[in-house]
Amino acid sequence: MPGLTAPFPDDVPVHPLPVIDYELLRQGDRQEAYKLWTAGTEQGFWYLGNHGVDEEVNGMFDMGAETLDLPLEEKMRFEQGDSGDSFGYKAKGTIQTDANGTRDNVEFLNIAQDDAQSWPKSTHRTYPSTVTARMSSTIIPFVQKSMEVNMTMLAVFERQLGLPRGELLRLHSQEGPCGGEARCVKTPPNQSTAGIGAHTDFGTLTFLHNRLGGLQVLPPGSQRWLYIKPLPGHAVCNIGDALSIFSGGILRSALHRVMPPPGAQSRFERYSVAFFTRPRNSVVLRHLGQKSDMIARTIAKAPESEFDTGTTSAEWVARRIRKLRLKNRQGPETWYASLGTEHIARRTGSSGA
Ligand SMILES: O=C(O)CCC(=O)C(=O)O
Ligand SMILES: [Fe+2]
Repeated sequence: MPGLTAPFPDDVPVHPLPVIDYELLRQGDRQEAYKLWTAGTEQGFWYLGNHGVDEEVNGMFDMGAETLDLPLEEKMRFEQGDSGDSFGYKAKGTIQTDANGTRDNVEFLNIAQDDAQSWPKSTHRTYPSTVTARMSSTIIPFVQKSMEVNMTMLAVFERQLGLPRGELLRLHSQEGPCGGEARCVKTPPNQSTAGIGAHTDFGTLTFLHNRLGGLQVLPPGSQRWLYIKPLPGHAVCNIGDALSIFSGGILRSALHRVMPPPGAQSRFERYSVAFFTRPRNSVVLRHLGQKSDMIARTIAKAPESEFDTGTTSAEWVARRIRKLRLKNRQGPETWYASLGTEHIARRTGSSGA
C-alpha cells in the first residue's frame, strides 16, 4: 500500500533546498522569480509549494500503484525494450546503476505527454488498462497542470537569461512530438543498493513528488551525497541537461540518485511520481548564445563544443536510455556513454571546486 509510512529520521544529512511559491511566480512576483533564478543557477534543485496539483498527484500515486501491482506478464506486454524507447513499462533489473554494471531494483511506468494530449488517439504507444481507465480522470489533468507549472518556471528562466520572449518556450511548443512524460516509480522495501544510479535528468525541467525519502543529491561542487527530505504539499523541482545546455551551463543540472529510504522508512515500499518536460524531438541541444549576451559571454569561457551536442533532443534521450540498458552493456564504457552533463555538474561547483 502506498499509504503506509514512517517518519523521515532527523539524524541523516539533508540538503536544505530553497522553497519557491508557485502562486507568487505565476503572479509575476519579481522577488520570487529571483529566488527561482538563484536556485536554478546555484543548486539546480528547489521545493515548489502552492502548485495546486495535489489532487492530481494523489491520483497518480494510486494509478501508479494499481499499474505496478499488475502481474509481471501483463506489465511486460508494455516493456520499453532495449532500443532506447522511453515510454511504457521499465522492468526491474534492466538498467545499470554504475560503471560496474550493478543492476537497478526499481520498476517504473512512463506515459508520454503526447499520448495524454492526443487521447483517445495514440501518438506513440498503448498502455495497460489501469492507465487507460484513468486517462481522463487523472492522467490528462496531471499532465496538463504539470506542463503549465513547468512552462511558468521556464518563462522565468527565459527572461532571466536575457532571451527574447518565447525563445525558450517555443522549443517546447506542441508543433511536433516530444519526449515529455509522466512517471511512476516503485522501489521494493528492504534494499541495500541504489534504486536509480547517479544521473542528471535528460530534459528541461522535472516536477517530482516524493512521500518517502530516498532521493539524494550531490550538490554542485560537493563530494557528499545528501538526502532531500520530502516536504508535504511541496514538489521537488530540478533542471535537466537540455535546459543546462540551452543556458550554456548557467543553469545547473545536478547529479542525483535514488537510494533506499533512510531509517525506519526503508521497510516500506517506495513510490514516486514525476513529470518531465523535454524539448520537441527535433530540437538540437545547443546553447542559445546567439540569442542572449549573457549566454554568449559564458560560452566564450567554456571549452568549445561542451554546450553544442550536435544531437537532437530525441537522439539524446534515446542514446542515454539505450546505453543504460544492461542488454546493451559491453563494459564500463557503455556506462560512460550513457552520461549527459554529469561531468559539467561535477566540475562547476558553487564552492569553487
Ligand atoms: O524517485 C525519485 O525520487 C527520483 C526519480 C528520478 O530521479 C528519475 O526518475 O529521474
Ligand atoms: Fe532523475
